[in-house]
Amino acid sequence: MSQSYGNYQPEIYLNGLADQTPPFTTDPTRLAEAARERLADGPYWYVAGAAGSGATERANRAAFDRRRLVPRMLTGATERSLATTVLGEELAAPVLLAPVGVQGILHEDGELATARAAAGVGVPMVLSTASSHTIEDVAQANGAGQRWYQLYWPNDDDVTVSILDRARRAGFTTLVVTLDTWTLAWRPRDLDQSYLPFIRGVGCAIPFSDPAFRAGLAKPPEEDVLSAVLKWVPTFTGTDKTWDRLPFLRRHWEGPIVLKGIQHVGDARRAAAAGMDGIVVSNHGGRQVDGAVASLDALEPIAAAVGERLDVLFDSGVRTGADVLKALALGAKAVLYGRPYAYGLALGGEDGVRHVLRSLLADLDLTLGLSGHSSVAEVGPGSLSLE
Ligand SMILES: Cc1cc2nc3c(=O)[nH]c(=O)nc-3n(C[C@H](O)[C@H](O)[C@H](O)COP(=O)(O)O)c2cc1C
Ligand SMILES: O=C(O)C(=O)c1ccccc1
Repeated sequence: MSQSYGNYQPEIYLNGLADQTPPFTTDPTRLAEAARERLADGPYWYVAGAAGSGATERANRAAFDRRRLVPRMLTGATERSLATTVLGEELAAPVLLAPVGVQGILHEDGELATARAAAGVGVPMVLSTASSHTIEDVAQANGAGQRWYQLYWPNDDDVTVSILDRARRAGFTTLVVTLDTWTLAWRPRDLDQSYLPFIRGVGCAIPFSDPAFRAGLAKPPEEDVLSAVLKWVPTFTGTDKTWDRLPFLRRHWEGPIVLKGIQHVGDARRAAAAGMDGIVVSNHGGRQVDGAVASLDALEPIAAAVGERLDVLFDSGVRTGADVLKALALGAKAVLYGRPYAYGLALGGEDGVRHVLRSLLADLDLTLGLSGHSSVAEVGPGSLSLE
């Protein structure tokens, strides 16, 4: 699809988005502020918070700030395309919506709103296993849109197989297996408020609607939520997993498989050796290991080591079009967009997600062109070099 997202620009001026309710902003760095005014402390800090002191969350941003694009002139980049191919799938832009769990705490429509907005804009969504809505309902809301499924890999193989089968039947193409969150990290904001959304069953729609999971319960979740949650939560993130278990996923998933949460070159090589199709270089937005390397700093050596063998995706700290270009320049094929769209969801449901996503794509399109590039394929190490 060739579409100039920069065309959204006059619309932004004409509509005076600042006057609209809810209070949208086109400045991604101010979205958190706007959402802060809307949300109760629990949900707000669940999204905005990080692990420990927040050192890695800050490092993610600092790593973007240290790098600078070097624009080129008179290249004829007035006609542009953001289109790209990732894991054999055509994408309208090198952007996907990152898996974000428990969206029901941000807006009553939760993942359904996100699914509609993503399909409308033409960007794939990655649905979290910790969704507030079922796989089937999200697929329906997403319609003809592109959707990937993020697996928190349960300890129970029957449940895993059942969930994978549901995702396949519901039209999810790529499987994203998150490795960095086999338990939640030390997150002071949540701990201080005793805030853990799924403790009341929020974010458990997928297991609660799953026949294999329900078969193992003494009473259905509708009758005894707490027991169901206490059975699910300690095991759904895959506390029993090691590298030798990956062939199991290959046997039960026909499409591409991507490992999310890779930060070490050795692990990236291991993913390639295990026959994985892709990785997401990510530190989970600084929500897991406080003091972990900035995700953008990990990207360059990882992409250099394995970029020829598998598709390297990236997340953690992407906020602007320039950030997307920097990640592409350092070897990413596409990025996952996280917290900003969650704030958009909190501020305006489907409209909020659409606004945030279209703003990012418009910014990306304009910044790509003004940097002298007509397509994302042209973005590379040279985009950051003075010579
Ligand atoms: C509120 C919230 C919930 C998240 N839930 C999940 C999840 O269920 N599964 C997952 O793989 N990643 C999850 N993530 C991590 C994101 O997919 C992504 O790695 C991260 O948000 C990137 O950092 P950024 O938001 O600072 O750009 C979550 C992130 C946030 C902020
Ligand atoms: O909060 C998170 O970062 C996350 O990944 C998660 C984990 C379990 C349930 C919901 C979200």
